[in-house]
Amino acid sequence: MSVVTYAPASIGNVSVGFDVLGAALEPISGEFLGDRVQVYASEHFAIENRGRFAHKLPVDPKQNILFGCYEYFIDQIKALKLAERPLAMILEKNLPIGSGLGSSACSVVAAFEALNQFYDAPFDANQMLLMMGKLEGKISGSVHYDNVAPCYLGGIQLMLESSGVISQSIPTFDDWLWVLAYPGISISTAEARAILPAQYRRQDVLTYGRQLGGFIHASYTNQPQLAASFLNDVIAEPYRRALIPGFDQARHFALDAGAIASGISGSGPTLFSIATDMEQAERIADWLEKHFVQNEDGFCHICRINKQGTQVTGNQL
Ligand SMILES: Nc1ncnc2c1ncn2[C@@H]1O[C@H](COP(=O)(O)OP(=O)(O)OP(=O)(O)O)[C@@H](O)[C@H]1O
Ligand SMILES: N[C@@H](CCO)C(=O)O
Repeated sequence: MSVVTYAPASIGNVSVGFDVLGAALEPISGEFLGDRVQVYASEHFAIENRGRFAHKLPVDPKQNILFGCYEYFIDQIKALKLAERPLAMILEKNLPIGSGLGSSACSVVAAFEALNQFYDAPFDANQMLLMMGKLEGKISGSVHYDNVAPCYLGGIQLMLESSGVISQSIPTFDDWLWVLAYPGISISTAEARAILPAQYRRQDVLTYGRQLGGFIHASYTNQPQLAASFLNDVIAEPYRRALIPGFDQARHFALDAGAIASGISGSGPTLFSIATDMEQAERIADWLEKHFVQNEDGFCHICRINKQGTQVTGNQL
């Protein structure tokens, strides 16, 4: 028995919903932008790392978040009194760590889905999300679902965390092209959270509520221009932009070139910009590639919303 899962990159916050809005993305080129995990039957437990960013993972396998997923999952299996199945795991680490693309969430989601499939799916989507949120919280210091939920379920997800519902999807604008530019440097989510104020001014709280409400309303009433006009961040971006070299210039370029919105993806340093046609998207991606990307780890991708979320892609990596 062996199973391989693929989990897509995601944008946390989407500017307007700090910790409560997240979008799953896929390059229009058809390339993979996300992690893959294989779980297979083996008498000896091991975690093997592969992929473009494998060398950035902690050397000690017990520090790999996959190990935390495995331990936690097996505890839940024992709690259900199911027989344990000896296994080993392979992580294909395709997302850069500390990129703002939901890299740890991606590994967590791909790992839990592969483990669940390996065990013939004893856990439902809600139970899975709770487990994923717990593991993601261990790394960033607080439980937030805005990467794990879109990564697992696809689409743009709104965190509800009420009446037993963690997250539900909202309508998306299918012709929006999301230009993702990762400069190649790393920002720790925990540190990017630590610099945020503990309290906010009344004026910012009112703006935040109006903008989030406005974006959700415009999404449900199919008003793309109105929706994009709300994509401004008054919670995190004013404090985090200083952590990202060239952020202001890059955002200005994207908006001048016609992007209808541009902001920090998750806790950064990735910048996302929304274009409405391919020529515009390519112009923005070209400029960012030349002026915002700082080293060979960086990249630009023109993406659309990934609707499927995490999927089983076969049984061998
Ligand atoms: N499989 C893994 N994927 C990503 N990070 C991992 C993994 N295993 C362990 N880590 C560690 O977890 C920490 C992840 O930090 P952080 O939350 O800032 O990054 P991230 O989730 O990759 O960022 P982002 O959500 O902004 O893309 C790093 O210290 C990294 O070494
Ligand atoms: N909502 C989280 C996402 C982290 O990727 C934050 O901005 O801290």
